[in-house]
Amino acid sequence: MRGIDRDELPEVAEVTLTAMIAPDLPEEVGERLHHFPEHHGYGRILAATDEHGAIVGSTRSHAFDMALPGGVRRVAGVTGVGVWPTHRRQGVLSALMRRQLADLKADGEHYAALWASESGIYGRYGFGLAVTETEAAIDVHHAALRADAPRDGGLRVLLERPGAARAAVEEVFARVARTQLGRFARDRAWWDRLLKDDPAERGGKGPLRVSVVQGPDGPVGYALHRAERRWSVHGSRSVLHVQEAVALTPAAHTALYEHLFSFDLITRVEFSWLAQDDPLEHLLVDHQKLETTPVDSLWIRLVDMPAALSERTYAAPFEAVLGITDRYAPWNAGTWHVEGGPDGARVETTDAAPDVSLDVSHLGAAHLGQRPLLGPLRAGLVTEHTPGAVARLDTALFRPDPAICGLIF
Ligand SMILES: CC(=O)SCCNC(=O)CCNC(=O)[C@H](O)C(C)(C)COP(=O)(O)OP(=O)(O)OC[C@H]1O[C@@H](n2cnc3c(N)ncnc32)[C@H](O)[C@@H]1OP(=O)(O)O
Repeated sequence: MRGIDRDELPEVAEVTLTAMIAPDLPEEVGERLHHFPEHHGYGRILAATDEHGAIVGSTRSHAFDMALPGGVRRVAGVTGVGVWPTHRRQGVLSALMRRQLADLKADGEHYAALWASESGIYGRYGFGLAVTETEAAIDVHHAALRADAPRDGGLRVLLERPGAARAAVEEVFARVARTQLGRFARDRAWWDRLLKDDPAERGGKGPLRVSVVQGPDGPVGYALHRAERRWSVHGSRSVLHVQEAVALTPAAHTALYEHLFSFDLITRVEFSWLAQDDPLEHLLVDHQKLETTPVDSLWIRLVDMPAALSERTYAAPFEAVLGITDRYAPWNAGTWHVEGGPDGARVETTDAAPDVSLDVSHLGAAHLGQRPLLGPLRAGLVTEHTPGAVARLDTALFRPDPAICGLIF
């Protein structure tokens, strides 16, 4: 396991692109290959080599500022995980994960997060599925919003190209990135990447457009979308694919959605990522017509469990002794006394008998307050020694606002 230098990136990409069944060779990806490392450095990329020195596996991480319960925190966004097909199931990924977690701990990082290609991989490494988002679609003929939806005549919607809308989009997003759990702040490199609209990456859809909701004092919402032209003998069946819809006020939500449902020739609007509490469902006259599918989003890993628990805030005061197992970050394993409340928690090792025994992955899953420990308790994966202890923990961990990341990294 070792770091890489700039010249080795194509060799790493040969492994990761092949692993992810990508349609391109590294040399065909061009400048995109180096985009994030050039902005953020090559230091967070790890490679595994075989006995001949060939790179056979890799992992890397972004350094994010992510909104978590308790505030915006540094989070390692793990990505680019892949192992060369002939070297699989020989422990390469396990070795990479062990090393990556140790590096993150040494660098003082408390959390890691990722989007998983398969849900069977990361639990063993101490990650837990923490966020579920919603994929949604609606036939525009059933997309009328309620008569009492808040409408503000002072708002207008502009339809623009990404370049023209960029300042407004960045301004609006910066507001939600600080407050909406699971969002991470996007720097220049992220916006360059997201708004680039490379024709090679449109996947058969049209160019990226941005709808911006303007209020008297500036932008209050936006949506990033692409139209996909589809014709049949019965006329247009074209689809508007909404990659992201963000609004800062109820009236901005109404204006944005009514606009997205108003394009002639578009018969269906599909949303890639909505938070589970997105206002759309409430605004529709006939919400049953909104086809929704829950989709796995962020997996969270408490890299430094005591630090992560102590800087989280809780919905209610609680006290518990937790018996933690952690195969890949052994510094977290042991018995911990946790006493917390709305201002944070004190976390100390103890010799007391645990109230609850659990793997660190379950704490990661519960950390954003969306997936209670009651689920793994009922499945027999978490053990409760003191009756009611898990319910008290769940009450303390609860968050009323479901998280959304909204962007696969
Ligand atoms: C955040 C991201 O980047 S997500 C992208 C992840 N990458 C991919 O999906 C690309 C395709 N897959 C791969 O490249 C590889 O199969 C990897 C990276 C998933 C696994 O690499 P390997 O080196 O084979 O894993 P390794 O040998 O260390 O396996 C460790 C354990 O995980 C298990 N495992 C590995 N891959 C999978 C899988 N896809 N599904 C379920 N279990 C798996 C192994 O059986 C083994 O189990 P054990 O600990 O009980 O013995």
